[in-house]
Amino acid sequence: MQQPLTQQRLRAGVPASRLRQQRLVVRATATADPTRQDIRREALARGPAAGSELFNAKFVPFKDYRSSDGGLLDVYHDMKELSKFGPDYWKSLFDSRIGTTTWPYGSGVWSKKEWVLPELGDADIVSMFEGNSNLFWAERFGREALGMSDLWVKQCGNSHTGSFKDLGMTVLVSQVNRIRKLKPGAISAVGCASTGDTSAALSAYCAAAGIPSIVFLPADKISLAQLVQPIANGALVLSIDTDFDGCMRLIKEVTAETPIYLANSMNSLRLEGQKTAAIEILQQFDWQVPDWVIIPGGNLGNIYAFYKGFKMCKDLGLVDRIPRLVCAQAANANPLYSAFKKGWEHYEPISAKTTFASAIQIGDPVSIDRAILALNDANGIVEEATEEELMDAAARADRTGMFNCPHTGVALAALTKLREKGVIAPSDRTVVVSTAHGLKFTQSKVAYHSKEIAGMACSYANPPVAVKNDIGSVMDALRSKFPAI
Ligand SMILES: Cc1ncc(COP(=O)(O)O)c(C=O)c1O
Ligand SMILES: N[C@@H](CCOP(=O)(O)O)C(=O)O
Repeated sequence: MQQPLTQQRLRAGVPASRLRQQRLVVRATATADPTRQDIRREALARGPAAGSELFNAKFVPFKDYRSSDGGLLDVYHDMKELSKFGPDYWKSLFDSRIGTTTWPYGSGVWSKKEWVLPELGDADIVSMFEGNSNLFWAERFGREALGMSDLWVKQCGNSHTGSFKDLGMTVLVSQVNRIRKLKPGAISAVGCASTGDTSAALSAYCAAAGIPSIVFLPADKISLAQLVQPIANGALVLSIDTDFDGCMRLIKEVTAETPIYLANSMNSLRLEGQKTAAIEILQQFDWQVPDWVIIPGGNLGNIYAFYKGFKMCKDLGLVDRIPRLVCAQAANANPLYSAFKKGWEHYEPISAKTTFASAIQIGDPVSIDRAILALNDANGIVEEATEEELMDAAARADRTGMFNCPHTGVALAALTKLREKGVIAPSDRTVVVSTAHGLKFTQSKVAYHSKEIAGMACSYANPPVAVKNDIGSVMDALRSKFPAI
């Protein structure tokens, strides 16, 4: 059914009872003295929860979307308190924590603790020192494939469970850890619906903290590497005969009725962690703002998280603008792209078709409203990629040393199209967000390089050459590739 955006049904959020559990409010008990400009000394003098009393964060209804049974929520930070410390203070504080092993600041997420979940005690944090992922200059791919001089890839998949989900899960599971200590019995387990990466992150962080986890997976729609992750980490794995959107509907129902806590990104705690990747990009560029950031989108929490991170840096004066955002969708799962093409006049959930970018095979994204807000405010655009475009883009970039997952392929294909259309200029500083490690998606790479995909030319396939066990055959094979040998 088509729904005008303005009259859109408010999406069911976390139930009111759960909201009370989640309430994060810690009132500022003292006013920081901005002249001292030393939050660490002040925090230390106040006790073990470093910095916690100085700042606070709380859940608020997401923008104007309210409903009596709880619409999407957002975490609101007390920007007035945070702004008492100037931009230089925050930059040097964050910079000083890079590479440390001091708990919990060795984490790229918790190195920004004051902007994430300030009042959480350090002892409650469940962290694998996630984040601080490499941002590398894709010099050869940019130059040869796109005629670009300033192309970068943020490797969010170089992480504990192989995707950016770790950034959000450390925050959510830490908060659950805290609630379970404060109110034993309030949360008996943590659950999610997943296309593979959220479930891997949830099960790992829960296992680290000794918290039971439950994952709802669409049967036969995730990669083997992803499936084995929650199994290995001891989660209760339900392989359900539906798609991701079906799993999402079921987990929402279950978590509304039971003391099982919802870990999907409609829970804003996740986005507080994920937004640190945006702050990290600015930090890695020495607080210079890139022109474009391209992010593959599925359930659409991450595009909003990036926007939030950039916006917070701008609002607190660390940078003077935010980059233009591109959300890249698979053409087989493109509800946001369709709404964008209609000038945001209508949004219609779809039944997503099978895509190699299986982690974004989502037809009814829970954060659709958040994504639209982010894109509007960031002068953003949405682009889509066909199966052939995304697989070719991933494979072509792999030829320059990367090892991309298909979702990163979607972002690279979107970039290619935007370059061809002249939207992104050759010298624009552009960051492609790589969301998962390619090693989680080897099945699709094997199919591509074996040229086994019906209707796809697999133009960059590089199949292995079978050679007999004799030197003549070996030399023939070498010379057919390198005639000069
Ligand atoms: C590898 C990968 N890339 C991109 C996404 C899209 O992120 P989001 O759902 O926040 O839009 C997901 C999950 O949905 C994912 O697992
Ligand atoms: N790709 C995701 C889909 C669920 O997204 P979430 O961010 O809302 O948890 C996954 O890996 O499960």
